[in-house]
Amino acid sequence: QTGSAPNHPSDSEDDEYITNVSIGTPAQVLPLDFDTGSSDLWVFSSETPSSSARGHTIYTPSKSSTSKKVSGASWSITYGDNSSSSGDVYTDTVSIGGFSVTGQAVESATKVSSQFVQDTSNSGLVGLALDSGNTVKPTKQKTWFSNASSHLASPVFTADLNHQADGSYNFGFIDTSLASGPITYVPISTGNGFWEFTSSSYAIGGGSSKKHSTDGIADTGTTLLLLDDTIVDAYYNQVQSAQYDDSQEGYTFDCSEDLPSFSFAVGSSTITVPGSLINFAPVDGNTCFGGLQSDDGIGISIFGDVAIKAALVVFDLGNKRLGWAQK
Ligand SMILES: CC(C)C[C@H](NC(=O)C[C@H](O)[C@H](CC1CCCCC1)NC(=O)CC[C@H](O)[C@H](Cc1ccccc1)NC(=O)OC(C)(C)C)C(=O)O
Repeated sequence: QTGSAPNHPSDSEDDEYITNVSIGTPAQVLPLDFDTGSSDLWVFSSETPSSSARGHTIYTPSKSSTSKKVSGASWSITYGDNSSSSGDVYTDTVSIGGFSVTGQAVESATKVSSQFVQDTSNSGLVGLALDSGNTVKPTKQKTWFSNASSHLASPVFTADLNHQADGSYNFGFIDTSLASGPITYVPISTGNGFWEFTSSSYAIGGGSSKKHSTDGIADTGTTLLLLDDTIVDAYYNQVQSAQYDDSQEGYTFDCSEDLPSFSFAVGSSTITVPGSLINFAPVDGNTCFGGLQSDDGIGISIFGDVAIKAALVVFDLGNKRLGWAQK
């Protein structure tokens, strides 16, 4: 069995990618943000204060004949951008791209931070990182993909995200026609609960490859490509109008400047992010904000949507490896 669901950018900046998910019986369809950087499936619900839920689609467990409350269970999560949410837990049938998982933990939000209230493009998240990152207490719950994997044709899913266009999340199969180049696989380290891998070098534009070991995660829930300062400074050194803008907390440049591409090693191959994807968004007038920014020494680098948009990414749980193919 397999599943295939379309995704689309949440806004004109590709800030997030949204996929419709069916929960309960009869199906309640919610637009959710698939996040390979976290491990909780949580939704706005009938238990979310109505002032917070305004503009969001909600899940109402009492309207689903297959919902069951997980007694005594709770969850609470804080993300890298300091947004947060918390609540209690149900199980219900969750279908994505035509594939159904019964008894999936659906975490119902009784509290959401202001970022979530304001971001009406999503009604919650589908965490697709490793099960160890799940925040439910006293008993951790499994991700949708973890529950699905033993029933899928193959324990893999792929992310195909595109700039201002539809893409797909495919489960149980790899559609190699989505890529222009071969898939190169690298092993993941599972200790932190992420799809974490090491990239051994990078190159800027047509320049020579520079040795630099990057320990990073493939994260569909992070908008930008966040790397070590040395790499980021070297990149914007090649952008004549670039400057670090304290108010924007990142590098900005003249929107009309042609940006060099950025390549990173995946095993013995490289993935090249075109300069056009690094020209992320206008901030004011003719100044634009870069899609490559510093990982602020958070101790790990993040290959977010700006990098994933350049590739077909294979999340292979069976073999504990990540695959990257140029698009
Ligand atoms: C709890 C842990 C187990 C896992 C947890 N994981 C993460 O924090 C990474 C994870 O991918 C989270 C998932 C996101 C949380 C906020 C909502 C959207 C999903 N990523 C994050 O926390 C990173 C935040 C994203 O990059 C935001 C997303 C966004 C976009 C538009 C509007 C609002 C929010 N983009 C964003 O800020 O884009 C700009 C810079 C262009 C404005 C952690 O590491 O702490």
